[in-house]
Amino acid sequence: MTQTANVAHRDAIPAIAINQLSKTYAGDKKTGPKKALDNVSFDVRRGEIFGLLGPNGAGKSTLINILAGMVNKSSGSASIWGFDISENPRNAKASIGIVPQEIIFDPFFSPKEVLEVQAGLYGVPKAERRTQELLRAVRLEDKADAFARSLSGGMKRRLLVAKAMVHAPPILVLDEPTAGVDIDLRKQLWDYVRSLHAQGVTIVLTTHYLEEAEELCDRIAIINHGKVVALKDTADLIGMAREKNIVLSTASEITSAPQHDLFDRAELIDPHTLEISYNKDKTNAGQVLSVAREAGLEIVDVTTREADLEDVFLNLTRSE
Ligand SMILES: Nc1ncnc2c1ncn2[C@@H]1O[C@H](COP(=O)(O)OP(=O)(O)OP(=O)(O)O)[C@@H](O)[C@H]1O
Repeated sequence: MTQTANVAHRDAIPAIAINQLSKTYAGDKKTGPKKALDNVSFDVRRGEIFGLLGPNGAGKSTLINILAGMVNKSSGSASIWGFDISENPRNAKASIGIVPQEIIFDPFFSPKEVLEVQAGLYGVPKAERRTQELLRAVRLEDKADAFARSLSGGMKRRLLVAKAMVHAPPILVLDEPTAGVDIDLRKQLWDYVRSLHAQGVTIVLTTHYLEEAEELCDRIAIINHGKVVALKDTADLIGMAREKNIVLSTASEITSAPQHDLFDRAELIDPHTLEISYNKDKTNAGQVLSVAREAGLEIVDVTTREADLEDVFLNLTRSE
């Protein structure tokens, strides 16, 4: 086989392949068993930024902890960079870096020591360690020798990202990395994640910041009650929001909001401004405007609001 064919073959293998994965926690006498993942299947492609979204308790952490080798699956399979997590756990683990939700450091270790110890755990030879480079990348160079307990919350988060990258894995998973991180630090963190992505690292992130997922991710899976309820390109997923809104400005005062079967809702924002919500599967903006004109409104301006991920998310998870 030629080298090119080899590369093509390797590229065809997804970064992460999850196949009919289920997890039931035994629970205790009071709560009984809890099904946290129910037959979940999807692939994460190499080189993409993949978002995993879901409400609290949906099963996101369970999924990540199974990939990290910290929770045992009940059934199904998963492979990381082509390595099955059960059959080849060492290689699977070496292919992934996980930034956990919880910040736990030995308070008396310095950032430099944290990275050196982690590199040791992963068997990275001294000559290949990138401690200084990683500290620079997460802007902790000047804190290299400080006690970890003296770092701010944002600095600790960045140190966690550096720690996940000591063995230079091709996949980085971030479990709600920006919870409690202020806007500036969040931006710095994402800049670093973007630069890793530009270097070819596959990124998986879970987040509650929907607009962040919308901005960063190529594809998004929505998980609810242990099931994947949607998996689409970000733009397509946003298109799934059924509800659309039109805001009309009128020349004369509106006394009451007109009602019509085609409208989900019509509300007066002020005497000259009316907001109409409609289901885009049922009607379109043109029809809505015609109905408004027939009701006697003298429309002088129209604005529409594109659905954001929050709308999609609410629509998909509300009824469950
Ligand atoms: N060790 C455990 N024993 C019993 N039930 C558990 C255990 N860990 C998680 N669960 C339950 O499994 C379900 C999924 O939890 P999980 O932490 O995976 O959700 P999540 O989507 O990550 O939520 P969050 O956003 O709050 O982290 C929840 O109902 C949770 O209570």
